[in-house]
Amino acid sequence: MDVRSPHPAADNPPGTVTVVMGVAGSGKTTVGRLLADRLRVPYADGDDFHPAANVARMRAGHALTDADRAPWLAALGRWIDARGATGGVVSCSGLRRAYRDALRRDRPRVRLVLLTGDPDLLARRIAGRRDHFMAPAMLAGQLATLEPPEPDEPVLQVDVAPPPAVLVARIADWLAAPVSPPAAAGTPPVRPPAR
Ligand SMILES: Nc1ncnc2c1ncn2[C@@H]1O[C@H](COP(=O)(O)OP(=O)(O)OP(=O)(O)O)[C@@H](O)[C@H]1O
Ligand SMILES: O=C(O)[C@H](O)[C@@H](O)[C@H](O)[C@H](O)CO
Repeated sequence: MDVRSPHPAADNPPGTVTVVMGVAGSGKTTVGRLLADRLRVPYADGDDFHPAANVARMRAGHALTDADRAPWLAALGRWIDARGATGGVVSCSGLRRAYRDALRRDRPRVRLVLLTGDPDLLARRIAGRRDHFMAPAMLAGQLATLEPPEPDEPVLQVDVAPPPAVLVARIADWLAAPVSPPAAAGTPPVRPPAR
């Protein structure tokens, strides 16, 4: 049992919503649920926000287009906007920069985490899963669509090889640390001049 106390409110300001992103099988649902439990905030699964037509497309093995994803991202945004009092954790693949930008635009309390992993490991995890509409064959398309975060994007990237509890601890530590300005994210530290 995890007996650690929740993070102090000052470190995880009310209304903070963490978006757990990554391709199919990267562990968004698994990690997102555990993170929400640890932070004691509501969790929502991005899969549940798709219009029925999108689910039908994915079941049929077709990748979604930008147009397919637009209403889905809008619905996720509404969920985020309604979490002002409690904060929350939500999963969303967030494969392209434009989607990530749309999720955080005008939402300073949104924190983005991208789960990454070796494609063979992800394929094995998807193959081991039952009763999910994402067919294993769709992983290649998701990886092809994924635009890795650019240096100015404030995104924590986490390799998913370790067990979920380890990943959750890492993410919680990052959330508890002071937020650095987005422009500084990913840039190398400034070194003092050599004497
Ligand atoms: N860190 C981990 N270590 C071992 N197994 C994991 C880990 N994370 C997830 N899994 C397992 O991998 C499979 C895929 O995880 P999960 O369903 O959470 O991924 P997902 O990103 O939500 O997928 P999708 O986008 O297709 O819904 C599940 O069977 C889950 O139990
Ligand atoms: O194409 C996408 O953006 C993803 O497939 C998401 O739409 C899914 O909700 C999820 O990742 C499925 O497992």
